[in-house]
Formats: sequence, C-alpha cells, structure tokens
Amino acid sequence: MIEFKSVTKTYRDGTTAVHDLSLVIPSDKITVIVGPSGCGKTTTLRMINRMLEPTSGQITWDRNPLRNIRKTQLRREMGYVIQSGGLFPHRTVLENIQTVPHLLGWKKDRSQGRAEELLAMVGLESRLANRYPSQLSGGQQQRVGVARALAADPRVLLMDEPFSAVDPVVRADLHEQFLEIQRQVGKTIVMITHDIDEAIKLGDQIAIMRVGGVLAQVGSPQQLLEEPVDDFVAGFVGKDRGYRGLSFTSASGLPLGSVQLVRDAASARTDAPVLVVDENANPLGWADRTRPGQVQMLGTTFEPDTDTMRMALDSALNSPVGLAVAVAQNGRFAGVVTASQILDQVRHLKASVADAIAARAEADAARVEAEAARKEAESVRQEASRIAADADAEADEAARIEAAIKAAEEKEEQARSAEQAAAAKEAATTPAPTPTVEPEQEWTWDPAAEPKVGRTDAGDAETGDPRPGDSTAGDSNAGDAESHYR
Ligand SMILES: Nc1ncnc2c1ncn2[C@@H]1O[C@H](COP(=O)(O)OP(=O)(O)OP(=O)(O)O)[C@@H](O)[C@H]1O
Repeated sequence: MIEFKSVTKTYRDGTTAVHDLSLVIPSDKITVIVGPSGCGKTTTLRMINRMLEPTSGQITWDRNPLRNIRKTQLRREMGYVIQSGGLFPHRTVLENIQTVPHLLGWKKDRSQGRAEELLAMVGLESRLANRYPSQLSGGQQQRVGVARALAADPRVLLMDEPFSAVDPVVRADLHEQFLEIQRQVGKTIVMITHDIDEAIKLGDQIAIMRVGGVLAQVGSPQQLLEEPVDDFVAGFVGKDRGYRGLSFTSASGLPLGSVQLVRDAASARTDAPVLVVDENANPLGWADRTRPGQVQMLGTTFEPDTDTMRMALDSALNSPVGLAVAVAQNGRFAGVVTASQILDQVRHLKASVADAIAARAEADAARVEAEAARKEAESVRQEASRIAADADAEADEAARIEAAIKAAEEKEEQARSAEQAAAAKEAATTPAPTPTVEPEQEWTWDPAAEPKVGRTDAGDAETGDPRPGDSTAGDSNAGDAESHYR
C-alpha cells in the first residue's frame, strides 16, 4: 500500500501542483489518477518514485516513509511506463526490455529469456525482437514499454498516459491485453490518464483531481458514476454516466420470459416472435414473419450470471423483435426480456441504491452524532475526574489542617500541664504568705432603718450584729467581725 499523507508539492516558481493530497493506493490493484490538463497528475506520480520530493506531507510505502528508501532501490522495485513507451531509439526491442535486468547484473541468458517471455506476454511476435523502436507501430512501442517496465518483476508499476498515443482501436486492444497481464501478474499499478472512459474501464479505484492539485473524489468507478460528490465530478464522469453505470450492474436479477422455440423456421405458425434453436437449444435466430421459413439475425445474447445490464440492454436494442435473449453458460436458451423490463429493473435498482445511499448517509450522520456524544461524555468524564482529584486534594488539605490543629492543641495542653506542674513546684518551695487583714468597712448607722422588733441592747438578736458605737464590740469580737464583713 502506498499512502499520501497531506502531501503538497510547490515548484520553485511558486506553482502549487499538488495541494494537501491524502490518498491510499491499495496493493495489487489498479489506481487511475484522472483529471484535466495541469491538475498535478504527473507531479503526483513522480513523487512516488522520488523523481520529485514533496514540499510538505509524507508518502509511505507499506508504512515505510519513501524518504527512508534509497532512490536506486525504489526505482528497481517500481517499473515506469510513459507515453509512446519512451524507448531507447538505438536499442533493439530485446535490448530495451533487458534494460533493468542488465542494470541489476543478471546473466545474459536469464535476461534474454525473461525478455522473450515478456514479449509473448504483451502480445508481440518474436520476429520483432531485433527491430528498433522506429520500425514499430505506436501500439507495438507501447507494448514494448510495458514489457520493459515489467522486466525485473517490480512490485509497483507507474504508468503516465501509457495508451494515449495510439488510435482508439489499438487502444481498446491494449486495454484488454493490459487487464489480462494484470490478471496474471497482479501488480500495484498507478496509472495517469485524462480519459475518464479509460479510467472507468481499467481502474479498480479512480482518483479525480481538479486544477490546483486538489483531490476531488476517490472511489470505485461505480461510486463515481452513481455518487459523484459535486458538479465537477459529475461533469467529468460524463453526461451519459447513467448509461455507463449499467456496465457495473449485474443482469442476474432480470425477469426472464419465454417464447416459442422451433428447430425449423418454417414450422413457425404465429405472429408472436418465434426463436429458432439448434439441437442443443442454442439460439440461432428469429423466425422471419414476413418471409416464412427464413431466419432473421439473432443479435447479441447475454448471460445473466456474468453479464451486465448494459449488455442485456444492448441485446434488446439490437434484436429485430425487441427481445434480449438470455443464454446459460453452455449457450442454451434461458429466456427473453424486453428493453422496458430491463429499464424497469434498472429504475428499481437505482431506487434501492438511492435508499442505500440515504441509509448510509443517515448511518454516517448517526455515527458522527454518536462520536460527538462520545467525545462529550469523555470530556464530562475528564471534568468529573478532575473535580474528584480536586476534592481529594481538598480532603487531604483538610486532614492536614485537622492534624495540625490537633497537634497544636496537644502542644497547648502539654504547655498548660507544664505550667501547672511548674506552679505546683513553685508553690511547694515558696513559704505560705501571711494573711492580710482587710481594712474595716466604714459603717454608718441609720437608726430609722433599724427594725423595731427583737432588738436588744446587746445587738441584733437575729444576726448577732454589734451595734455601732458599742465600744466593746471592736475589742472582744474582732475576729468574728472580720470574717463577717469580709
Ligand atoms: N518543473 C515545474 N516548474 C513549475 N511548474 C511546474 C513544473 N512542472 C509542472 N508544473 C506545473 O504544475 C502543474 C501540474 O503539472 P503536472 O504536469 O503535474 O500536471 P498534469 O495533470 O500531469 O498535466 P497534463 O495532463 O497536462 O500532463 C501545472 O500547472 C504545471 O504547469
């Protein structure tokens, strides 16, 4: 697999030939790069064998950056075919084909054997082996170019407009041959063309580029025909893309009807179409209604299991009675179908394709929504775990503070105990202080306030309080008075 990752190529004069190209070229398949003149096709191709280096981005081959692979090694493992073959004019056909084996130091016998083998593979007669390129037709030169590119059995084949210099008939022939070779060798092929028909015919995958070196769409031929992403692609794949699209739809689901079969056209006795068949029920032609006993041409037949709707429609349109004749693999008559039945089927399939596309679009939208929801959930989860981490940190901090408070209280308690112990010690060693006598409170006597009952001259009977002015009180009861008024 070759992968372009956001590759841009800007030439020294400031021309951006390829802009931010991301493209996967799968192994063992044909990828065709197609687009109008100057859209960057050749620049893209030349970056694959490092004839040009990207200005930015990266190209990998089986996940290895191309930058890490030596150019000489790269070019041995990648065959390169250009317009008109690009053959060396002073070397014969065989010598041209042996170019890379010669560079690799193969023994003469081996490289000559390989060249002869390839000559046959590309459909050239051995008598052409010693001719020079100028003695070959354009198509023959092109075949030699392909043979030369395949000589050292490279893993990748890069082809820059390989079939553009030959006429349409030769080109169609070369296409068939090329597809047959690919069936045999199964290389990873990257081909450039500006011809969308060629791209549709040959490509497993087509990359359409627009001027400015921007990839417009990549997909299978059928995808491009049925689901062009925009007007540029729709315009590029052509106005008759609906009809061409039939080439990718199998004829297997067509409803097949029956007709009368006869061995002898003369035995046809009805105005309805009658098919003349041989002893194995292989169709021969239609009984001619206007000339009894004569057989009208059959036109083309189709095999529902292997042929396409386009072939079935061709068969119906070419039929003198308007019926396409379906045959089994062994050629036996299988049934008939009209052009309008074929078109009904096509409309039905198109509606299913449209439904499938709509369903896919809905599924894509749901996937995008689910992805957004997943991202949202992820960010909420991250936020929650951040909050939890903060809460943990706060709890740690609170525990630290609590421990500090406790430690401080313990210290205070210790200090208090130490103070008390010190005070007790001091008290034990200090003599007891002499009790101090408080000065007597001044007393004024208010005779009006004195109660009238229970009073004796000796003092207050109830309280025992001495009367002020009692001259003996201060002398004989001095201790009691002190404790009383204190
Ligand atoms: N060496 C160069 N220096 C400056 N600009 C270049 C150089 N080579 C190509 N270009 C420009 O880069 C752009 C892409 O060229 P490129 O040859 O890759 O396109 P292309 O699609 O292969 O064209 P075409 O189909 O005509 O061969 C064009 O505008 C071309 O003029």
